[in-house]
Formats: sequence, structure tokens, C-alpha cells
Amino acid sequence: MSHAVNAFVSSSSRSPSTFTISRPSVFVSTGNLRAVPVKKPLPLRTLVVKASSASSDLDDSSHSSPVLVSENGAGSRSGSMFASSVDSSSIEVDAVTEVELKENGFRSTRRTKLICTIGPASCGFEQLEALAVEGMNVARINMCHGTRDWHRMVIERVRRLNEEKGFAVAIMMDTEGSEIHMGDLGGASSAKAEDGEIWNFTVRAFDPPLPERTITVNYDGFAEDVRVGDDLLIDGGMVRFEVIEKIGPDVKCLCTDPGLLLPRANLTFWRDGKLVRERNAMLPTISSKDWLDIDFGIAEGVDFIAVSFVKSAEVIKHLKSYIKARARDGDIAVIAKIESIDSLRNLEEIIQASDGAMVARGDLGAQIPLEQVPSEQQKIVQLCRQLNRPVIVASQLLESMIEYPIPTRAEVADVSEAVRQRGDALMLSGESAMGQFPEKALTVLRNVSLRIERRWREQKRREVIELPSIASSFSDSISEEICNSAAKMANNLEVDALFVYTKNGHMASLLSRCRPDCPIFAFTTATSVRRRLNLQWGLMPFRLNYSDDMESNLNKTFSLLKARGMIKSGDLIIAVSDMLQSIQVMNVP
Ligand SMILES: Nc1ncnc2c1ncn2[C@@H]1O[C@H](COP(=O)(O)OP(=O)(O)O)[C@@H](O)[C@H]1O
Ligand SMILES: C=C(OP(=O)(O)O)C(=O)O
Ligand SMILES: [K+]
Ligand SMILES: [Mg+2]
Repeated sequence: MSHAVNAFVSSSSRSPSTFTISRPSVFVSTGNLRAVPVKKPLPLRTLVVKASSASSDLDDSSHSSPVLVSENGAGSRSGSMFASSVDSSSIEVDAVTEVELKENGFRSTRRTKLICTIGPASCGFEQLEALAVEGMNVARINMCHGTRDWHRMVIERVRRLNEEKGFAVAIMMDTEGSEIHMGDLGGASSAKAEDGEIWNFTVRAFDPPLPERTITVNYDGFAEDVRVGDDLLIDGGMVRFEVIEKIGPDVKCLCTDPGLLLPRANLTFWRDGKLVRERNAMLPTISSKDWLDIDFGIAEGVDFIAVSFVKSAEVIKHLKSYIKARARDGDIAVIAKIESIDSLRNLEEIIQASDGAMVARGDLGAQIPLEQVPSEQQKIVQLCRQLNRPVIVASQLLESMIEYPIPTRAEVADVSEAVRQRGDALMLSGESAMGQFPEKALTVLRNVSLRIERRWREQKRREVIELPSIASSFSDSISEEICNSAAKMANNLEVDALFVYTKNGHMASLLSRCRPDCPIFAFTTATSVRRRLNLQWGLMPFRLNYSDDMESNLNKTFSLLKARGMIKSGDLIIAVSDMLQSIQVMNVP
């Protein structure tokens, strides 16, 4: 297929009521050169870069697609405490974003997205609402814990919150995975292991209550695999035992580093200073229980499935094709958790195969030396950005806030570093799931993000990360070039916002990848795409019905956003779209 890329810049001067457009002054062409006819004057300054197939301008099906109809447009915000008096129900935006925009203006909105793991400390409707108000973009449920009924209840509450209060919180389901972990302590919330105590680790099943100082282990091969003299590390070393005797299914262990045992804590064993993982590596990434959880997630329509202990790209591809065949409205994004030696070994192909990645530092730190975790984090964040996949930095960001209302200085420094690295999202685990201060922890993440992002912009310290071309077709290359150029222009011209009209979210993610100074308003026709864009850096997803006529789309958007007080006349914006590949620079009329 041959393409023509035609570009021209028109600069117009504005007299009181008319616009005039001067002659085209720039042409770029990779094929047939053809000036784009301008039928109507465009406001103030316009650069149009238009790409089309040589054979037909309309051979892309999206060009001729009819206006898409909203599946939950009208009235969905009626119960919102942020409800607007103007009838603008045909645009949907997260209530928190709307308030932020109105109160602080474009530039100061938060770019880094926030994920909260939901647990007993945060599963109440009011608790969830408080987290949503505080800026939770994604609620994570961890299938390691709780029952499916409990998870269903959380999902229903989040959905109700979205519908009744105008939030757009997405849901991420995290699989248990089949790594070795302890049982649930017979229902106790924790157990204390003291120095010198002998505990029994066993593969036997017990009816509660558990015998004293007994830990059940989920892996049947456990007693066969460990050897006397091995070190058993709970949660990467929070508690340490030494194997002193094996008796059938029971393994007697001496506590050598005392500490608190938590239900279902991860368990690794070490021999001669090395992680023992031969048999472990034979365990499936997705267990039979995980498949049932995945079916549950598909049935419930979760937005993301995070896969624990990914070892290779194969399992991700397998899951994605499974989802494609089963999921009702298409897509659930698959997030690869990087938390094992194998995942580091196959990093690039795993990230390529996935829709996003998580630096799961909890288990990662139990598999590699702790001092290696920060550099791996940096590497994963950078690679994800290069490959255009959203990346989450997770675990122990504010661990001390499980117990205390303020974080340690070191934790704040760690969060700052993750924001400075420009990861897409930060995640709370125990802090929001079972800590005493879920909301306060989220506020810390939000405030640190805002502060670092602002400093970064003020200092104009744009990272010199090389963004290699990722397009797999010429048409994709055009989208990529348009987004790279639009983001650069947005920085140079100091525009207020980038607008992107994107049906499947791809153009929005390409803009996000550039980490521009201004926020990116992403307009999409599908609620599911809008929720998924919640995970990506700098994107403010809106759901809007629009046509393939960009001029009418822009006018519609301007009037809807103006009516809601989210933009005003004179604001400078750059608009791009995946229907009509163009860059337009204009002031809001
Ligand atoms: N659904 C739940 N029910 C009960 N407790 C939970 C739940 N989700 C998380 N938790 C608690 O929060 C802690 C931290 O959550 P997370 O990091 O997701 O789990 P883990 O570290 O066990 O993999 C867990 O160890 C558990 O104590
Ligand atoms: C996020 C992680 O996974 P999980 O909490 O499921 O162990 C981690 O290990 O850091
Ligand atoms: K998990
Ligand atoms: Mg983990």
C-alpha cells in the first residue's frame, strides 16, 4: 500500500470576526504529494498533517464508520456529588479529574496513576469512595486472598461507585500464581515466630484450628524438595528458618530470624546461598485455580488481569488468546508481573507480548539480591516506555504506613524516584488492603507525584530517553511520527493540552509514551477503552460519541468541555486523531 503524507502549515491572523489562512508553507511527502484542501478557515494557528492511502482516502474502515452510540451515556452521572448543572451528558469524564481540572487548571493535574489493593481495610463502600475521591485510578483485587464472593462484592461496589458518583475506577485482578506459599494460618491475621522456636512446615491438610506452630505449605513436592540445612525465607526474609529435620510430609524448622508471619506469605528456600528453583520452575504460571479465577474475572468484566510469576511470553500469548475467545466486549488487558529470575531473563519478549508490566518488587526482592532491585526497576520502567507498554511500580512503597500515619523519609524518596523515572502507575498493597491508613497512604502518593511532576516541568528537565520506532506497518509509523511530533510541538509551544481522538486507545498511548509537559485529553467512544486508559501516564480519558469529521468533533468537544467549565476560550491545544491522521494547533474558540 502506498501512502501520501501531505503537510502544510497555515498561520492565520485574527481580525475581530474573520480568520484568514495563508498559503501552505511546508510540504512533507513520502509518496504522492497532494496539498490538503482547506474548506473552512480554522481557528488561529493550524498545522495539518494528513496521511492517506494513494488508492483511496476512505479505505480505512474507521473513515466511514457511523457515529458510535453510547452504552451508558445519558444520566449516568445523575447521582454525582460533582454533577454539573449544564446538560452535557454526552461526554463522560472521571469526577475527580473534572474537579482537579476546574480547581487547578490543566497543567497541575496529576500524571502518575495510582492503584490501590483492596482488602479488609478498604472494601467498604464509603472506604472505596474515599479512595476514589483521593485519586485511586485502579482498584486491585489479589486472588491470593479472600473468596470469589468477596471479590465479586468489591467489584460490584466499585461499579456502583462509578455509576452513581461519576468515577471511572478500573478493576485489576491479580492471579495467585503457583509459586510456593504458606497457607492462611487457620484464619489468624498473623503469627509471631520467635528466635529459636521450632515450627512444623507441612503439606498435610488440617481442619481448623491448626496445631500450634504449624504452617501449611501449598506445594505438594515441598517436603521432598527441601534438604536439611536449607534456609527457608518467608516474604523474602521477613522471617527466616533453617530446616533441621524431615519426617514424611513434615519439615521441622528452627526460627533463625524472628518476625511476623502473614497469611499466604511467599516462601523460598535457599541452599549454599542460592535460590533453589529447579522444581519450582516446573510449576505452571497459571494454575488450575488461576484459570477458574480468570474465568471469574472475564465473567465479571474486569479491566486488567495481572499474571503473577510470569516466566515466558508464551503464557501471556496463551492467556490473551483465551481472553479474546471468551471476553464479552473484547479486551481485558494482560499485565505481566515481573517478579522472578525467569521473567528478568525473558524480559523484552514478555513485555512485547503483554499489554503492560508490573515491577512486583515484593517477590522480585525475594529472588534476586535486594541491592539489584532498584536497577532492575529502572530497566523495566525504561524498557516498557520504549516498547510502549504501561508500567506499574509496586510493593512496599509506603510499607511503614500499614502501621503509622506518616511514611518514612526513605519511603518518600523511593516514591519520588519512581515518579521521576516516569513509571505510569504506583501501587499500594498492604498499605491500602489491611493497613490502618489507606487514605493517608494514597494522599502521600498523590502529593509526592504532584510535587515531583511539577518540579520536573518547571525545570524543563526532559529525559533524554531514546524512543525507538515500534510501528509494525507504515500506517502505524505515521501515527507514531504524528504523536512524537505533536508531543514535541506541545512542549515547544507550551500548549495547555493535547487532545487525542482514539477509538482503541493506541494514539493516546503513543502520546503518553512521549511524557509531554501538558496533560493529554483522550477521547474514546468505548467505556472499556476509557477505563483501560486510566493506567497510562498523563492520560485523562473521556468517553464521547464522535464522528469521522474532525472539525465537528472539535467543535462538539469544545462546547461540551466549556459548558462543564473544564476549558475556556483562548486555551491553546493540539489535537491529533487516529481517524484522520493530522496535527492541529488551535486556540479554543
Ligand atoms: N482480599 C483480601 N483479604 C484479606 N487480606 C488481604 C486481601 N488482599 C490483601 N490482603 C492483605 O494485604 C496484604 C498485602 O497485600 P498484597 O501485597 O496484595 O498480598 P501479598 O503480599 O500477600 O501477595 C496481604 O498479605 C494480606 O494480608
Ligand atoms: C505485587 C506483588 O505480587 P503479590 O502482592 O501478589 O505477591 C509483588 O510480589 O510485589
Ligand atoms: K497475586
Ligand atoms: Mg508477588
